[in-house]
Amino acid sequence: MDTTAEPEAGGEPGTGGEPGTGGEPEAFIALDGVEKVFDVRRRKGLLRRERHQVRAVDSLSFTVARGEMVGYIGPNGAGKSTTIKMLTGILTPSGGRLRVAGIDPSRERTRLAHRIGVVFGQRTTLWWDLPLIDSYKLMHRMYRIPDGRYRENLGRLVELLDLGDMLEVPVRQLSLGQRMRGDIAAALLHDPEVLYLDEPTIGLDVVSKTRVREFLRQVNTERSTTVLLTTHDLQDIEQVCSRVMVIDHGRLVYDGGLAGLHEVGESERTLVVDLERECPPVEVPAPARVVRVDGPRQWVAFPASESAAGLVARIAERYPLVDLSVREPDIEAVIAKMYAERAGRTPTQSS
Ligand SMILES: Nc1ncnc2c1ncn2[C@@H]1O[C@H](COP(=O)(O)OP(=O)(O)OP(=O)(O)O)[C@@H](O)[C@H]1O
Repeated sequence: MDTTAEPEAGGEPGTGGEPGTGGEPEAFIALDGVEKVFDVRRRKGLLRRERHQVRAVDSLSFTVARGEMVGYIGPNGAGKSTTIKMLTGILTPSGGRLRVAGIDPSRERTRLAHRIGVVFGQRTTLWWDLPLIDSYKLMHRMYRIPDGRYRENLGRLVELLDLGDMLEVPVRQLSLGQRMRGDIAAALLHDPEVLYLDEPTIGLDVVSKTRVREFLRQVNTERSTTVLLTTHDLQDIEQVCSRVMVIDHGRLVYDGGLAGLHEVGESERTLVVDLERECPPVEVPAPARVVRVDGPRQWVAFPASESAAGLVARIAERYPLVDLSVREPDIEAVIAKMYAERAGRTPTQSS
């Protein structure tokens, strides 16, 4: 796979943002040639161990303006978590320059902690055996949130995330969706300026996913919170982010709008139609086409950058339509097509 490719010129990368006080840079998050190399020891035979290096992040440069909502996606092992860990100060870059709100995260991790919120979908930051409210009380003290602000923020988050009935329940008894809402509230109690979310909708049902996405949009509108969202669910990006960055093998390979990503990857969505009875393949205008027929159900692939509305109207007009749904492409498929497309355009380029 070609890892030497430059980022696609998609939408405008975030370079603006309001200059803050105290000499803050214009870009709220700024990475310049950031690298992270891990030294790994591998067992070779019974006694011998071999050292080798894993370049998890490689010459990564981007900026995010205050108030932007950016999707950060890529295949497994691409370097997303490593980037987030460097942005929070958990990991120190091996090279390059990284700043969040003008702060070097690994040098001033505690100072930065007051300005950022982090949600890991697969792990909780809440105290497992304590009622939810006790975790919030502990965070109130840990972050030294002024009493008035704590009460105001807690009241607002309880209302917006509908946490009222859960506050006295031990965290281990909460459902995944409830726990996730509890975690998101915990990350926002201290009014962070930036929120890092790592797979915040993983394992949630459709209703809970919608609720989380709506909430994120609302927080961004009300507080201009900058959001960096890592996910494998393209709908998270579609419904929350105006910009998406794709990372692969530690390098930025795309930075722009989601529609542009679909165009670059030539990805397709699938319209699944249920007809009243078995019919011959429905006639649809190219490039849409029927890719599968199973009794009265048919699958119609169409470019992800186009709306399904015209296609639906056409099928409904001519066929006995009973039900329909639209399936999104997954991120791995979009990225795989993006590479295939890139390889096709530049056949002489080698990695
Ligand atoms: N502590 C570590 N020591 C050694 N190698 C590591 C370490 N952390 C990550 N890596 C390696 O760095 C690369 C990037 O990992 P990272 O977890 O950042 O990927 P990711 O994009 O978050 O993947 P996923 O979607 O699977 O979570 C992988 O090859 C991984 O094995």
